[in-house]
Amino acid sequence: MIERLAIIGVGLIGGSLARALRAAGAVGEIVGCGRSLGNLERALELGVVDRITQNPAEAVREADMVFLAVPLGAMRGALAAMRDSLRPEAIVTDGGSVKCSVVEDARAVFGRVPPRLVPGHPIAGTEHSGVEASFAELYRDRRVILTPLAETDPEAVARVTAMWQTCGAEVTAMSVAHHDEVLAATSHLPHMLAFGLVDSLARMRENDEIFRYAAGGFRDFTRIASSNPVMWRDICLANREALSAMLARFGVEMTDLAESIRRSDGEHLLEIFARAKAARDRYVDQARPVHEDADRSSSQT
Ligand SMILES: NC(=O)c1ccc[n+]([C@@H]2O[C@H](COP(=O)([O-])OP(=O)(O)OC[C@H]3O[C@@H](n4cnc5c(N)ncnc54)[C@H](O)[C@@H]3O)[C@@H](O)[C@H]2O)c1
Ligand SMILES: O=C(O)C(=O)C[C@]1(C(=O)O)C=C[C@@H](O)C=C1
Repeated sequence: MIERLAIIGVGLIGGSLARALRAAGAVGEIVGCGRSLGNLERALELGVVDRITQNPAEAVREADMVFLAVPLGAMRGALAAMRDSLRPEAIVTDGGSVKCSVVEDARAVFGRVPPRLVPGHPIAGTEHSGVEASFAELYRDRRVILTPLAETDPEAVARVTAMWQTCGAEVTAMSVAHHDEVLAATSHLPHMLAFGLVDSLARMRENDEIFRYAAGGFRDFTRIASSNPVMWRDICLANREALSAMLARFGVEMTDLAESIRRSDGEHLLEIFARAKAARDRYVDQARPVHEDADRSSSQT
């Protein structure tokens, strides 16, 4: 049970955590904090939070759990603003999509990574932002990755694990570097492909009308290009090294594909497509039903 939860950034991720914990009866008071007063007022109206403030220091003053869910570029400022108001026993955790930058931010602000700071990342989301987009089921049957350091207090890790399990998530742990490499491949690269594809097609003047003829394939592939540009700029900057390596590797694969098409190498194309289909079919088979439901509903919005 969390007595007082402070959520810094009451958007999709912060708002969904608040809703899920509330639905489970696992939290007392929830204090919402953020930059946009309009969004905070909406969070209050929706009953997602009990109290609002735009001042992180005030938000965390009495909190036993603090959840940071602002874009990665705002993490350091938020940590600095709350530093001197945190109760010694308060646990701080976050939902940022890249972990090395959050750890660096904590070191810069506190001089070390505080033992009661547990870096985390729910592998769940949608292309929508703001508290209006949040929902209590977002984390159900999804994974949450925690990336504790050697100095992280195991009791704090256990409490953050229990918090996410209460929301229906499966919690796993891995190193910061491994997390950032894996997510560069499975989340950040696909977003780059979707943003890059939509932008380049939109800028081809001769193709002005092509979106009119785009159907299911285009829609499925590009849903995530509707995601928040600020959040994705920050993810790219925070995971610059791992994502650059992944993009370079993918560029080689694309060149190979383009070359096979140019030289009419049907055999090689078939080999690539069959391998990809088998891998994707395996992935879909392993995905849980709730995962598929969430994909279906967000692709219909
Ligand atoms: N959207 C996803 O699919 C997803 C999934 C997992 C993790 N994340 C991570 O979670 C975090 C939040 O993402 P989101 O999708 O909830 O974004 P969001 O835009 O829905 O919410 C972010 C909130 O932070 C507030 N904010 C922005 N800058 C701020 C600042 N300087 N100080 C205080 N508040 C500020 C905004 O007003 C907004 O309410 C990001 O770090 C993101 O990388 C996102
Ligand atoms: O489903 C989506 O819309 C998402 O983009 C969610 C998604 C992803 O799967 O890549 C995006 C960023 C995260 O940090 C975690 C999850």
